[in-house]
Amino acid sequence: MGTVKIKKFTERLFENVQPIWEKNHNHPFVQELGRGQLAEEKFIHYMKQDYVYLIDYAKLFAVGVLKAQDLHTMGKFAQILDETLNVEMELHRQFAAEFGISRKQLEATKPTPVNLAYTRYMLNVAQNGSLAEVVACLLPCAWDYWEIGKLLRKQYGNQIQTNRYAKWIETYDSETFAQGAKWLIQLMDELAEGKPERELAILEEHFQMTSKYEYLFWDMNYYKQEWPI
Ligand SMILES: Cc1ncc(CN)c(N)n1
Repeated sequence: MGTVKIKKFTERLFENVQPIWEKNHNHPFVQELGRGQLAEEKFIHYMKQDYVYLIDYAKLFAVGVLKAQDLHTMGKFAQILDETLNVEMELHRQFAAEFGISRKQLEATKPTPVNLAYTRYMLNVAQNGSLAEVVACLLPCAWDYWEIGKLLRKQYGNQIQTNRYAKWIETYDSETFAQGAKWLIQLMDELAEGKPERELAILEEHFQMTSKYEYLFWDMNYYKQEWPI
């Protein structure tokens, strides 16, 4: 008798989210960044918006520490929180310095409507939802950036030496970033185990929603959207 392989919850999430992630991967912001051809002012817009995005995103890992049920999970959330503040945001600080933008200016960036809607969505779930819901919300941010890092290295790795955004690709294709994403994927599966379909559907809704916000975030930066009034 053959054995039946039970699909992991994250395999289902990955399969169903492909139409959205493909749009993210093919977005002109991502593709032009990969080729090193993205206009400087678009990248600066992104870097400033992303910096304040990450300040709020990092707080989700603090909520993870709060809602975790064991010391190992608490420690891993604390580690990813530290990496976000001191590795990922350091990338932004280094790029900002190259473009003559101070740390203070970065921090003072006012979030656009899309940025605010994305972070408020996640912070609302962090306040009112379970740990599984928090992980479902924050996972596309970690996982799809890792996918994009790998993809851009594969597509444009042969011209990375001359790409002014090479450090961006190297950060999201790095072992540190991969380890964080892999741990969150594994945690998502552990937290989803044994849950009824009704609850899994809510988790998937969060995952799809924040994946769509990822698309809006690329688009918002490509077109340098701000508040219209
Ligand atoms: C909007 C967004 N999404 C994801 C990541 C990767 N942490 C990011 N820096 N910014």
